[in-house]
Amino acid sequence: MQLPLLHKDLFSSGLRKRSGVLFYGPPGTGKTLLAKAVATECSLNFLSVKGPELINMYIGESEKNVRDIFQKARSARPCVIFFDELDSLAPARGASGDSGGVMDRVVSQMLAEIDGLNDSTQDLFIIGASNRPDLIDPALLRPGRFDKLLYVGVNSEASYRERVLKALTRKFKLKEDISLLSIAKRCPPNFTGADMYALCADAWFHAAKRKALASDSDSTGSDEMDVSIIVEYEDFLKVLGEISPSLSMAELKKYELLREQFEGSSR
Ligand SMILES: Nc1ncnc2c1ncn2[C@@H]1O[C@H](COP(=O)(O)OP(=O)(O)OP(=O)(O)O)[C@@H](O)[C@H]1O
Repeated sequence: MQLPLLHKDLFSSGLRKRSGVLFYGPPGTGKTLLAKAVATECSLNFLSVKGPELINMYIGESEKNVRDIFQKARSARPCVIFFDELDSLAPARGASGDSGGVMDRVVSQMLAEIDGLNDSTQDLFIIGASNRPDLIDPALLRPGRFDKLLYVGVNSEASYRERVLKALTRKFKLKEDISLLSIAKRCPPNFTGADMYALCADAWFHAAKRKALASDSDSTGSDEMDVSIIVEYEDFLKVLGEISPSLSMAELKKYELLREQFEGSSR
C-alpha cells in the first residue's frame, strides 16, 4: 500500500495496479487492530464495515449498501475500506442457501466495485478480515482482489507476549519491581491478543478494588487520599488463575490447519 502512495508516478502505468489484503485467523488476534495500524501508518482514512451490517432483507438494498460504501470511500480518499467478517458478506456463490439469491448478488456487486477500483485512483485500498477464509467466494481471492492472504494468529513466545503486555499496560502505574516477562511466561500457549487485553483490564480492576477496600477501612480520617492505582504482580497472578483462554487448543489447531491449506495453495 505504501509504495503506490509514495510513488504515484511509477505505479500509474503497468498491468495490475493494486491488490487487496485479507487477514485471516482466529478471533481476537488483532486483525482489526492491524488494519487500523496500516491505515494510520499510511495516513489513510479508515472506513470499517462489518459484513452482516450490509445485508438487508429488502430486494436490491444489500447491493445498494455495497455500492454506497465504495462511494463513501471514494469521497473520503485516501482511504482504506476494512471489510470485517468478509465470509458473511461474500460466501461462495450458490452455497449460501438464501432463497432470493441475495448473497450471490452481493458478491457480484463486490466484484464489480473492486474491479472498478483498478481503473480509477491509486489511493483507495481494501483490507478484509475473516475467521473462515475457506467460506469466501474464491472469485474474491483472485489477483487484483483480496489476493494477499496474511495469517494473523497466536504467538506464544514469551518475548512477544511481553511486548504486547508492555503496550497494553502503557497507561498503567505498575509496581516498580514487576516483571512483565515473567507474567508473559505464565500465559497459556493459546492466549490470544484479546485474552491478553482481558488479563490487563482485569488486573487493573483487581488493583482498583484492592485500593477501594483499603481506603474504606482507612480510619485515619485524612482528607488527603492517594487515588493512584498501582497494579502489582499478584493482581496479574490472581487474574491468570481465574480466566481461561477464549480459544481451545483444538480450535487453534484447526486454524493452523487452515493456514497450511491456504499457504500450501501458493497464494
Ligand atoms: N497483538 C495484539 N496486541 C495488543 N492488543 C491486542 C492484540 N491482538 C488483540 N488485541 C486486543 O484485543 C482486542 C480485539 O482484537 P481485534 O478486534 O483486533 O481482533 P480480531 O482478530 O479482529 O477479532 P475478530 O475476528 O473477533 O474480529 C483489540 O482491541 C486489542 O485490545
